Amino acid sequence: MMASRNISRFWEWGRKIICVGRNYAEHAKELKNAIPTEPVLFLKPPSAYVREGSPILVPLYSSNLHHEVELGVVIGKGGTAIPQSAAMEHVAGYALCLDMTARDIQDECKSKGLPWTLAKAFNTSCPVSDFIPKDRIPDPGKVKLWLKVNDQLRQSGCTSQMIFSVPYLISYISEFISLEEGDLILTGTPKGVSAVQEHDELQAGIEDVVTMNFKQKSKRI
Ligand SMILES: O=C([O-])CC(=O)C(=O)O
Ligand SMILES: [Mg+2]
Repeated sequence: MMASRNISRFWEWGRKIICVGRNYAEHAKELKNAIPTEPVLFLKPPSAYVREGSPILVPLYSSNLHHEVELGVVIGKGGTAIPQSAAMEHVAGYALCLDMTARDIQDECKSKGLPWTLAKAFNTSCPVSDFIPKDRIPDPGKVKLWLKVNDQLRQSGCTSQMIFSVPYLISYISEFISLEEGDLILTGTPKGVSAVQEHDELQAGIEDVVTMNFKQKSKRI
């Protein structure tokens, strides 16, 4: 008999990961992108998840792998065309996430007008923290995120800087892509993205809530 599913292990459910790009003006600027007037969306498959204790792998085809620390929103109740006013009823909780990005491949895809799949969706491109129950974060618009590489602070930001809020994103996404229980929304990264090398140690946190540690492994995908 199948064990009952537990939302606190949502990464095992095989549900989709919907990512929002360029949701912080300062990050859009650092990569010389225009400030979006609508959310920029892309997807990662569930095979992108990796948990603490397992390494983040470096794709063989990339020589410029970047970290992007992001707040993840775990969907607890599915829906289509969810109004903003009801959006928070669909949230089960949160997770701290990294949107690992092969920046050189993304740049190439951008210049050719091609999709970002191999830049964003490879195995281990979505390191994820323990599940954070909804009541641990009373306001997803006031979450302080940080990321260090080898003990040096690289990213520090607050979700108050997001262009599109969590309720807006849930409403916007669900108009076109129905949300299901166990889905994860990555809400975009603040400024400070930069390259990581093999053997680097990544530490990230949500102030007063969670921290997580990952290592880059020399074994390439
Ligand atoms: O690759 C990018 O810059 C888009 C993105 O994921 C983000 O802004 O978080
Ligand atoms: Mg991102």
